[in-house]
Amino acid sequence: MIDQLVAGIKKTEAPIVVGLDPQMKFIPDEVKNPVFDEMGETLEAAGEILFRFNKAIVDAVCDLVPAVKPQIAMYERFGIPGLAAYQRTIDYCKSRGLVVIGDVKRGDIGSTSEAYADAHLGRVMVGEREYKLFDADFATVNPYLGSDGVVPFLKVCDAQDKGIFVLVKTSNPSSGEFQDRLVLVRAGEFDEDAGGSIDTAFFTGKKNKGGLSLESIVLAAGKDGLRSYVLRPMYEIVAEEVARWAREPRLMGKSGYSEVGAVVGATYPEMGKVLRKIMPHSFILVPGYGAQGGKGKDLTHFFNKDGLGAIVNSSRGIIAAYKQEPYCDKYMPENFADASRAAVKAMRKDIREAIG
Ligand SMILES: O=C(O)c1cc(=O)[nH]c(=O)n1[C@@H]1O[C@H](COP(=O)(O)O)[C@@H](O)[C@H]1O
Repeated sequence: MIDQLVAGIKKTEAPIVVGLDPQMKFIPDEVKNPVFDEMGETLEAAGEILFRFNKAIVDAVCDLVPAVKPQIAMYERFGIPGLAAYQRTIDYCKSRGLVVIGDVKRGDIGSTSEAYADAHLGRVMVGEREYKLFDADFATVNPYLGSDGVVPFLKVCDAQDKGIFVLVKTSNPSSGEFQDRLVLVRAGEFDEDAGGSIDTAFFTGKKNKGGLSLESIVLAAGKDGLRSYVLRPMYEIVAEEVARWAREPRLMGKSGYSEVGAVVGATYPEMGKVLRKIMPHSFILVPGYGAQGGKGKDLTHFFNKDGLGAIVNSSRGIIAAYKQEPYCDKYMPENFADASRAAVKAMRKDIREAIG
């Protein structure tokens, strides 16, 4: 699937994914009222409204971009009719030739992750009958539970020709609370061919009030001495694990990119620069452009020299463009999809100017 994404980016010359995160407050009355008249103020109407809004945007931008990213939470909040709209959105986007990244951020113990992977990328059997439900091309995966929460997704990616984007450094303001925590690890240059160099030091000493005692750290460093250990942020350790999963030959595309990608926020460009190097074969999904403050100039280091390697998401900045500057003066609410098209074109120009 990664090769299909790369081909789409080359064809459109737009490393852009349009985030389909519909919220009722973004949806014009021109879309909502006819559905309410027909179906009443019901959850089913809400699902229908989300789908009609998405469809109009998809029809307006599908020749400009290679991919879309529906965020499941925006649908799930309307219960089963909302999830039906999520499924319809995926199916419709695929019918328009778009690659679909299901933003589901799943990850759990092994057996549960297996079920999530089946639901969002795989298939389920009911007796002899096979169903593909939320049949996205990629899913976002939360690695916090460790590798046994990710491996079931890798297996499904291999079997079904799908891909994942693993959260490495997220775009939100408090992402550093856990992700930037420093961890003592064995020092040494990261050597991709040798399978990485991370070897977390285990602390065996007692903790004092303020944290670990110096003696316990020295004990952990063992005979190598403290100098052979360095402090590294947690997100780099996750990135090195992503690089290891990505190197699996069965998951490597013909393009040289792996089915195993990473999520790194546009709001942390310096970290993006380091992470680009740690994960040479992973595509980076870069959210945080637009509504969260990320700009074209922040994106340069997320791309490889070949101009590939990253795909930038914007959700509110595109789907709600008609409500924002500079589009709100030019577009009436009923022309929201035209405003989204204009916003995609402006984003493409901004990114292309930044990455040359
Ligand atoms: O995995 C994601 O897509 C994601 C990761 C991250 O670090 N930050 C982030 O904003 N996202 C998602 O990207 C979208 C960003 O939306 P906008 O801020 O409206 O462009 C939302 O669907 C978020 O859930």
